[in-house]
Amino acid sequence: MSAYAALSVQELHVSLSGAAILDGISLELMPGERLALLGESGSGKSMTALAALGLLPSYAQVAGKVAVNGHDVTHEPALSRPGPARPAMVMQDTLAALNPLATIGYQLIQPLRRNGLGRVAARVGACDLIERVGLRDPEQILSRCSPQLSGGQRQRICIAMALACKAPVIIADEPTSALDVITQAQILRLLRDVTTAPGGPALLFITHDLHAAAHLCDDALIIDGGRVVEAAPMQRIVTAPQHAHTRRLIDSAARCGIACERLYA
Ligand SMILES: Nc1ncnc2c1ncn2[C@@H]1O[C@H](COP(=O)(O)OP(=O)(O)OP(=O)(O)O)[C@@H](O)[C@H]1O
Repeated sequence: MSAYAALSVQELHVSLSGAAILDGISLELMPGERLALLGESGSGKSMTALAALGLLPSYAQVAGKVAVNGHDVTHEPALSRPGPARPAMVMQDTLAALNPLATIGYQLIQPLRRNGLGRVAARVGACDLIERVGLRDPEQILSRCSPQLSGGQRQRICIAMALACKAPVIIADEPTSALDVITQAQILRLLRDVTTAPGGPALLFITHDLHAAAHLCDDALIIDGGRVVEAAPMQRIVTAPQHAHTRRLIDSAARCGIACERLYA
């Protein structure tokens, strides 16, 4: 296991056009760990993800530290980072995440070639990845373009691409919100499986869905107004929330009929 945190964020402050957006966010994820980042709309979840990915607007004022896999990348935009310091992103909108005009094969084989595999080995590797994310008939999938796949199949391909890139950490921003409940459960299980596998990436799981977070993650960070208000094991967040804001999140999930504490009963 790497001695470095897959993702370490320390006292991160981000301002945009003079407005404070993140106010001292800290988190640490070791390889294979799964952390849920929870908070209301506008609390700063996506901004935290963009900082980790190196995708903040160029005019953002940034203080604090972001390190990926031991590399200090606080002021490094995504494309100037070395490969091992690039998190992978799994988004809600898989049609936007994948190039609709290139085959899945092209998009999956490229990162494997960049990681040093020859043409044939990369194709075999792409087929292996497609099977690993639970899709059948890999050759046929390789020949298709993203609009020819279902939403669940596309999300599996996005996870396969994260694995192809050997990303140390996957940042998943509401990855299951656009899917039906059965496919949601399958994708959550897949994210659990790929992060649990030996040498698997860490996962920063950004969501409003407390139930999904409780199923998938070991720990949770609750943010409000760009600040961490509570950080604790997921079980404690659900069964004994300390902060008023966390209690509100749990209560509103309960009002929607989602009794997360049953998961830990
Ligand atoms: N480009 C921008 N310029 C100025 N403010 C921005 C910009 N993008 C986002 N914000 C503000 O930053 C704050 C945090 O936004 P962020 O997108 O991180 O929230 P979020 O928790 O991800 O919300 P949601 O769950 O709705 O996606 C919000 O107040 C938002 O209005």
